[in-house]
Amino acid sequence: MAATKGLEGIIATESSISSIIDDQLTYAGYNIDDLAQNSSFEEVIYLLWNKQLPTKDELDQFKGELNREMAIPQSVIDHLKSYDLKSVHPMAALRTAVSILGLNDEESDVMEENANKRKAIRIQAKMPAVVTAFARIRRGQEPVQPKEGLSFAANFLYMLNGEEPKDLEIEAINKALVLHADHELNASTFTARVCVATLSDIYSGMTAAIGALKGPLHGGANERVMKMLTEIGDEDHAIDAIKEKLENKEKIMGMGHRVYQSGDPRAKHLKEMSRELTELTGNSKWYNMSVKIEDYIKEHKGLPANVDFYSASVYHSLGIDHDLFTPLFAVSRTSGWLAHILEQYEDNRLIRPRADYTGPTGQTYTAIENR
Ligand SMILES: CC(=O)SCCNC(=O)CCNC(=O)[C@H](O)C(C)(C)COP(=O)(O)OP(=O)(O)OC[C@H]1O[C@@H](n2cnc3c(N)ncnc32)[C@H](O)[C@@H]1OP(=O)(O)O
Ligand SMILES: O=C([O-])CC(=O)C(=O)O
Repeated sequence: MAATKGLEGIIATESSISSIIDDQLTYAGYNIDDLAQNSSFEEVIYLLWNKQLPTKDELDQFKGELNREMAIPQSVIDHLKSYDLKSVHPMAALRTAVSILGLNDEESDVMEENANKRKAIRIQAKMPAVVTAFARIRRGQEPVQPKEGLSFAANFLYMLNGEEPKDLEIEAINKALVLHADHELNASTFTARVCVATLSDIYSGMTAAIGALKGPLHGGANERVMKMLTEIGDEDHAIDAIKEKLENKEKIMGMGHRVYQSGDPRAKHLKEMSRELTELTGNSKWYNMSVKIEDYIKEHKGLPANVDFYSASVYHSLGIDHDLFTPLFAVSRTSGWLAHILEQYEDNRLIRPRADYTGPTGQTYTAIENR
């Protein structure tokens, strides 16, 4: 049997969480454009986990449940303080911290459906506190406790900066969280499903997914986009720098996608946000440079910008450290990972494909002293 490299085009599961059809992304049937325009991230988490939008009462109750579970145990904070965070990537710290959360959860290995739903709320709620605790400890500051009454997006910024964010900042983070929440069978989600399909626990699925998202061909691309923009430095050098990269067969981060042909429907929202925020901070050059690169790659390589491309200048404009871009992606994508993990448990079968063996055959064993 012939292998399909990278499993391109292979249908590996059924799912009713999100779909990409004709370059349109929907969460449980709702178009991403409507959700980005109108919904809170909490509403989207509820949608992904329940396949229906909440009523006002259901949403209030759900927000309350998330709010109550946001603080992280002291053991995670002590752990983060115990090593030199300057030399640690926050995605590596997040991967380990989520594993420690599992050690603190007495239901960690309880595989019953309601226990799994309770763990999903605990994990989702605690992700911002882990990422922001890391960021603050690295800056020599104490972690800030979540504030009751603030939205998920506002709490992320509040715990990061220690002060209540402005409405525009909350709006931007909320929209980014909505846009990154789920994306069918992307690499990290598939990783999570493969892991829990062995009937391993949710925390194992989460740490596996975080590891997959960290890579530069996936979620790690957003940090690399900003690195590229910073290295290029100004608009006038953008095209020459991109030409040189292409000549050297380097990939342009934030460009291209396995599934989308005409374009990633999330990118236009982030592009508009990038335009607004860079203008507001007096640093339009990041937006202008990004547009030049996008246009050039589209014209010369036929590749569209993906979700990671404009999120870079959005997060930069919000003052977020560049290596926190992917952890912020993980905070959002946790909602999708958990939805897929719960869906996998509902109708599980071990995921075990085959490999097309290309190595030698019929070898004769030689004793070690004769080799
Ligand atoms: C949230 C997300 O995960 S979105 C994706 C984030 N990742 C990135 O932005 C990294 C840059 N992009 C890429 O590496 C790719 O486009 C991927 C990984 C997203 C998709 O990859 P695949 O579908 O496997 O395409 P593949 O890597 O095989 O590329 C196909 C061709 O397009 C080229 N290509 C694809 N993306 C790029 C790019 N960003 N820059 C330059 N060339 C590219 C490849 O070099 C290859 O050319 P070739 O056939 O001449 O060798
Ligand atoms: O679907 C993919 O391959 C990658 C992606 O855009 C995402 O995970 O959001």
